[in-house]
Amino acid sequence: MKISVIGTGYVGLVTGTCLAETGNEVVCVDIDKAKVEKMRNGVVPIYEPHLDVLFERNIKANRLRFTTSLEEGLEHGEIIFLALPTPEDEDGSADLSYVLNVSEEIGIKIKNYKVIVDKSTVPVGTSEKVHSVIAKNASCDFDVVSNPEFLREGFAVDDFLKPERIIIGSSSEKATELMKRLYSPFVRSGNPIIVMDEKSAELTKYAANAFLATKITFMNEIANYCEKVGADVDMVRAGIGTDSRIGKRFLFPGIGYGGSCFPKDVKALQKAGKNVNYDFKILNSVIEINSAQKTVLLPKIDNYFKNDLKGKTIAIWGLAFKPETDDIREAPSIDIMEALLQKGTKLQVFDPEAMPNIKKRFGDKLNYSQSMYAALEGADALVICTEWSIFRTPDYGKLKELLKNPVVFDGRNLYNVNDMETEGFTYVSVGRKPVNL
Ligand SMILES: NC(=O)c1ccc[n+]([C@@H]2O[C@H](COP(=O)([O-])OP(=O)(O)OC[C@H]3O[C@@H](n4cnc5c(N)ncnc54)[C@H](O)[C@@H]3O)[C@@H](O)[C@H]2O)c1
Ligand SMILES: O=c1ccn([C@@H]2O[C@H](COP(=O)(O)OP(=O)(O)O[C@H]3O[C@H](CO)[C@@H](O)[C@H](O)[C@H]3O)[C@@H](O)[C@H]2O)c(=O)[nH]1
Repeated sequence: MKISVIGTGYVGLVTGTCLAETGNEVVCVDIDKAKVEKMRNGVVPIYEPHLDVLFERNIKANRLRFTTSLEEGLEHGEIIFLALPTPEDEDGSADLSYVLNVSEEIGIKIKNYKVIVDKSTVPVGTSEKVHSVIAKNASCDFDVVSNPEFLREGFAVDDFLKPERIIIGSSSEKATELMKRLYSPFVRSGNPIIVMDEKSAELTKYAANAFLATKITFMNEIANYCEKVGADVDMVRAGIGTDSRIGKRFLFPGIGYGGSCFPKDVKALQKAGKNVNYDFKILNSVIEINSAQKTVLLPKIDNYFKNDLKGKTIAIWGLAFKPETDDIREAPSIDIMEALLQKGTKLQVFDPEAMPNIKKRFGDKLNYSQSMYAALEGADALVICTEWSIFRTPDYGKLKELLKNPVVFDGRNLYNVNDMETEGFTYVSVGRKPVNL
């Protein structure tokens, strides 16, 4: 099939590449000229595992190309995906300007029947808005479909190629059939394509993200309570996770959820509720708790240094909002580093992929280290913000040799508490007993 994808960020580029992988001819459109130039030169502009292989293969096979011209995209695709940003607006709602502006242009420029598919995360009623914005100018027939995306950064290619479900929100039989045909190669193992009305599809996306953010937040509260009463959150997690009604996933406590989705989507659903006089009390709490959780290590660090952090050097491992991505949007590391800088500390930071993005934000306020061990040299303590695999089994001897003091504040509970105690580290994590303090 001929497909166009408007917006080539984490979602658009993965969508375009994976659809090309199943034999479709895909044109990706982006307004960012430098990005398009990069992609035309065979460079993947983001870090996403396995994407480079598929990207290269499909460009070589002439199934994947890039342009800045919306006209070219509209001419090419019978299905047009919108994978545009829907960032948080000043009042917490989803900013729909990218989606609606492009929709307006589509209305002016389409010449024959198209299925316009919204893959951006948007509030209930957006499909209707997109439809009426296009209809203002369109001189031909078209359908608008809601097709929310559930991929996770770091696993985006895998999630797209093997989705647990595909959601299609559509009231057009013709469009639904085209979408089913497009997605059939991805659900051969029997996972469902669930067809519903557009509004329910739009809400399914927010409900999924809000539920997962709530699940994490609940565990963070349990972790904080564990610290008060001397229980171990890892044990509690194992205990409840084995109940299949609860499930093992998304129960990991830590320094809060970040990323380009959970924070903005939870707020957008909260705001959407307010707009119809519905107060999402549970979401109010989730937002408040998560905001505090991001800096839950700070008082512990402050206490250890007896409220005298000025002039201390702290090593930071992990800057991305989660492992296997270079994305730093709403990363808890940012909150921690800003607070530590305010207290007059020097920061030596390391992340396998996210350093260029952090550099754009912090500039020369941080010392960027070439390796995880280089970050430790002469530091008074280590703070771990992201659970990259390479941090999981460090050389404890080297840690002790390079750090001024063997002190680790672990925001992701990477290490066994007893091992750290035996190794002689002062080790403080989340929801577990601190040792050698
Ligand atoms: N990142 C994720 O993991 C993820 C997962 C599921 C859903 N979503 C949702 O998908 C949407 C896109 O998210 P993302 O993370 O891919 O965003 P992104 O910011 O990574 O990428 C958006 C892209 O759109 C381009 N763009 C902006 N205006 C444009 C225009 N007028 N014409 C063409 N291109 C334009 C930008 O240059 C950028 O390349 C959002 O609604 C998001 O909530 C994201
Ligand atoms: O047990 C857990 C799981 C995750 N997190 C944190 O939660 C955030 C989000 O993690 P994750 O969901 O893995 O990453 P995203 O790439 O943001 O993916 C989420 O957001 C996407 C955008 O909407 C959705 O498509 C995905 O289904 C949804 O998982 C990160 O800060 C994680 O550190 C925890 O603290 N504990």
